Amino acid sequence: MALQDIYRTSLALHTDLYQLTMAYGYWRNGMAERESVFHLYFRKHPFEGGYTVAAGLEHAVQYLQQLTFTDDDLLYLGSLKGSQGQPLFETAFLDYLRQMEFSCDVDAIPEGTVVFPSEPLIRVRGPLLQAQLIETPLLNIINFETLIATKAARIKEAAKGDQVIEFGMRRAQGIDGALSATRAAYIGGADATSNLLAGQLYDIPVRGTHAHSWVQAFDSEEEAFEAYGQAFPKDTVFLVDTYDTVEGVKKGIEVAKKLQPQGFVFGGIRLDSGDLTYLSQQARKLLDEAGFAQTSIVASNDLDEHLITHLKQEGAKIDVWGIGTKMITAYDQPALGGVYKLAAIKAETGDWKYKIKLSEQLVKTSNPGMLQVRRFYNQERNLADMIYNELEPLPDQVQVVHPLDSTRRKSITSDTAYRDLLISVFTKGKLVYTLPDLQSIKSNTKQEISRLHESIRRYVNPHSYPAGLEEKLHQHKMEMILTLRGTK
Ligand SMILES: Nc1ncnc2c1ncn2[C@@H]1O[C@H](COP(=O)(O)OP(=O)(O)OP(=O)(O)O)[C@@H](O)[C@H]1O
Ligand SMILES: O=P(O)(O)OC[C@H]1O[C@H](OP(=O)(O)OP(=O)(O)O)[C@H](O)[C@@H]1O
Ligand SMILES: O=C(O)c1cccnc1
Repeated sequence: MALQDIYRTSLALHTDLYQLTMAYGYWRNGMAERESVFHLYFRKHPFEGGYTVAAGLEHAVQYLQQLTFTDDDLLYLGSLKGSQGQPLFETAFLDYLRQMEFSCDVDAIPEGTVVFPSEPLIRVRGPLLQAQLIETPLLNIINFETLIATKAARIKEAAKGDQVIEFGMRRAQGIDGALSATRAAYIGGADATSNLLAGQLYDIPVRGTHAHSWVQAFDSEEEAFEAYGQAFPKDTVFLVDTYDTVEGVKKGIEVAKKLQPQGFVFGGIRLDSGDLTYLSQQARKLLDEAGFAQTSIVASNDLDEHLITHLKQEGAKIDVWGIGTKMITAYDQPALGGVYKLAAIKAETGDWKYKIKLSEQLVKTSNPGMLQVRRFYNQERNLADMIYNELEPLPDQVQVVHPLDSTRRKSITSDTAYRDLLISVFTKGKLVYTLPDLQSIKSNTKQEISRLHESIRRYVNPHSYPAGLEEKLHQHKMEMILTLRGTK
């Protein structure tokens, strides 16, 4: 299901005003059709982590496929006025937008791939006006979904094989903050969600327990459990902490024993407050003693990868993790700072002119060219990633230069296996990529993360994976920086 089907309207105006004012400017200057190359990338892993999981491409594709200005969109743009009351856009420009058909080449790294700073997740090549216009929505989609997929991957990693259920909708940032995030969380590692719309639209398994209000609605906890158990006799989970957790577990056990002759299956209990280590140990003991060794213990309450790790180290007996706020909002880092930068433009002569955006900080200076990412690997591991310029020939023996410290280099022998990560998604505006189904994206993530060394996956001071610039690209970038600073 496409985003437009959910919102039931065109998303062409889902962008910043300045994209349209620049578009108008390019059109007036005869630059609208100038061929250009832009890259979407981030500069730093979120959560102080050592890797990032790419996500959001499917929604980006859907947005691009339907990029047309409707009559209503154009009417609105035509109604916009400048400070002197003059129309912002002239009619001939609006007519240009009316007939505009998306005609860029788009290359992208598939969802579920692990990615590193400065690597283009999306590369757009095509008419300047179009390639510029799509900056904001692409960033809006990719930044958010990549962030949440990465958070979910970290949480799943901490859970060490236990089930993780995403419970975040109520604390998410608005409707799409729940829907897109649920899909991204599933890509990253969540096993199921409580979000029914996401279940319906994306075929994500849905799961849940019950709320405290269910227990409060009855005169006693026993009555509440019995009524729920009768309504759902298979795999029922009782929330046991409404009044007193240990007493709640005991009552759950009594009700389960009472309903057992009717074929009741005691699926689990959920703990949602208090000391989760102590209470899960107590609950496990009581359940085991009562013959419910198979009954799971679900825990929720503001959990994230760090708390899960602590609870496991403390010896908590938790089998299933219900994670809401901290996953769905990427609580400790609510935005990924991905950017979209112009890297090359064709001169009137037909030659490419490379472009960079300078910054005081090297990490913020963009990379020139039409970039591709080459991943070198052996049977077990990914070895290094190299960003290179596809418009220039590569030497036989390549060197990867650390993006921030050019004295750190890695030579790659010419027999090393590799694959290029950016693949063709649109050619001249035509979709040429078959969007993978969500299950294969999810298993891709798992496989990708398993190929990273543990030191890169840890939460505290992770090792940095060798990802850098191909030596000639690095040299070219340095020359451009020196020229632009007037020191060459
Ligand atoms: N053993 C533990 N070690 C570390 N953190 C824990 C442990 N047990 C629970 N926590 C976490 O501590 C935080 C506070 O939990 P606690 O239940 O004390 O407060 P609360 O959420 O205000 O409780 P309530 O829901 O009853 O108001 C939660 O994020 C919870 O996940
Ligand atoms: O803690 P999170 O990771 O954000 O997970 C979602 C939370 O939402 C629910 O609490 P809430 O108090 O809203 O309702 P409840 O009565 O179902 O507990 C649930 O019990 C979790 O604690
Ligand atoms: O099903 C649950 O237990 C649930 C759903 C949403 C939020 N918290 C818990």
